[in-house]
Amino acid sequence: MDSIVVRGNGPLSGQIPIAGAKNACLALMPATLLSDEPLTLTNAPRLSDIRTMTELLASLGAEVTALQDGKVLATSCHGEINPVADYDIVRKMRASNLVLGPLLARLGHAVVSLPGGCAIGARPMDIHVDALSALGAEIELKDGYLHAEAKGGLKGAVHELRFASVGATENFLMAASLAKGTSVLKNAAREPEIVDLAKCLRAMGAQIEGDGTSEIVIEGVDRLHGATHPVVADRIELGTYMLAPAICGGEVECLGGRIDLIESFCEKLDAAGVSVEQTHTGVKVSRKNGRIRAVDVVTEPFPGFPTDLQAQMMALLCTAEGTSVLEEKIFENRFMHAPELMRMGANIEVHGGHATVHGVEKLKGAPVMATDLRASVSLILAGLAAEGETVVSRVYHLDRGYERVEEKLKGVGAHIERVKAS
Ligand SMILES: CC(=O)N[C@H]1[C@@H](OP(=O)(O)OP(=O)(O)OC[C@H]2O[C@@H](n3ccc(=O)[nH]c3=O)[C@H](O)[C@@H]2O)O[C@H](CO)[C@@H](O)[C@@H]1O
Ligand SMILES: C=C(OP(=O)(O)O)C(=O)O
Repeated sequence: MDSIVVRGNGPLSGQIPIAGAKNACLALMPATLLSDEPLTLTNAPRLSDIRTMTELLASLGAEVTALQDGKVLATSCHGEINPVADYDIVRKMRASNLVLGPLLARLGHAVVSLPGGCAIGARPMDIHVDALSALGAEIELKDGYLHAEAKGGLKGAVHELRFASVGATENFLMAASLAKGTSVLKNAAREPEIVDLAKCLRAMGAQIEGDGTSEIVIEGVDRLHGATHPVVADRIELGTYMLAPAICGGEVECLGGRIDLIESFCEKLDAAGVSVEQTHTGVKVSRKNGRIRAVDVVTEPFPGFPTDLQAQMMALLCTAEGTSVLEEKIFENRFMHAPELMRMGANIEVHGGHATVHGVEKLKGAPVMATDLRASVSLILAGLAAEGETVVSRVYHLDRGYERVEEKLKGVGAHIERVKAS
């Protein structure tokens, strides 16, 4: 397994290009199952999760061809469709569950393996099941698989999610786009990735209004056609790289970044003593004079502070002046980076869903282990702030969500190398 070696850094300077959003692209790719015409996605990120979704869609009978070095995905699904999403692929990635809604809508039935729990929490599927059942599907769990059937096709319905789940909103949107009649989804998730999916579905001929708000109205249509859609910028990759100059000092511009995608995060950076500016080409970040100040953070659904930036924010706050409290409200087990950061000299106490971070003057490099995607990158950021060398092992998690991380950070002057497994 590869590892990443980081050495404590001085100020950074330069530009980092921000890729298309992993979490948008993983929802857009299954939309190809909704039409027999080609769907082309531009600005796609080059990540192992995208390759896993490609593998899953191929197993269902769709074709996904990576063009222009993987930045463009030409997808199509005009032949016979296999309704079974097998455990061997689904278990690799939670987002595999996003084929359930499209398969049901196109075929009227689907058999999709449960993704299983993952390191950050149990992540059940009950909200997805309730949402698709509201559209008339009968769904039963047998031998670890969800067996779903909509006799006579899906029918539009009014449904309220018990929690604004991102994935359940995406499955409902795709399924309701081909259902008969009107659907209204209340307490819908409002994340930018939902808005991006709705934009793409509209380009394919779907009738959707209200995406980006808590109530989405979908008028079902008989068929969807092909389209070309650019994947929205990755707000989590953006936030991650914005933290690099916040930690090391200097000034970095994240090209293609949009502040409006992460306003709550930018407010916390401002309070911590980091300047953030939207430019014509991206987002410019520099550290104001003096030490980073402690801030409290609560993770919440959009537009709140994103859970996917909590670990990286903790890395910044480890060396802040004062005590910060981070409350994780989305996933029950998302502080696994804390003990690893403590190996580097951080002073953190975790009690249930709260982590109290007492800022220390300096972190010290150490061997640490990546436990999940965002935890991995938080250890790299902490390594940039530490004295000496940090070796982050198990970085395959990182490759799920960050393309060319070493190259991008090296480009602004960071001391970082990948050591390939022999
Ligand atoms: C591929 C993708 O887009 N992943 C993102 C998506 O995950 P994902 O779509 O899985 O996240 P959800 O919004 O569904 O999950 C939020 C919370 O709801 C719970 N839940 C969810 C569904 C369900 O049926 N039952 C249930 O209890 C989950 O366990 C979790 O505690 O949104 C999360 C929250 O912003 C992000 O952290 C993930 O990076
Ligand atoms: C939790 C994440 O992804 P996934 O939902 O694919 O596990 C993430 O992107 O931080």
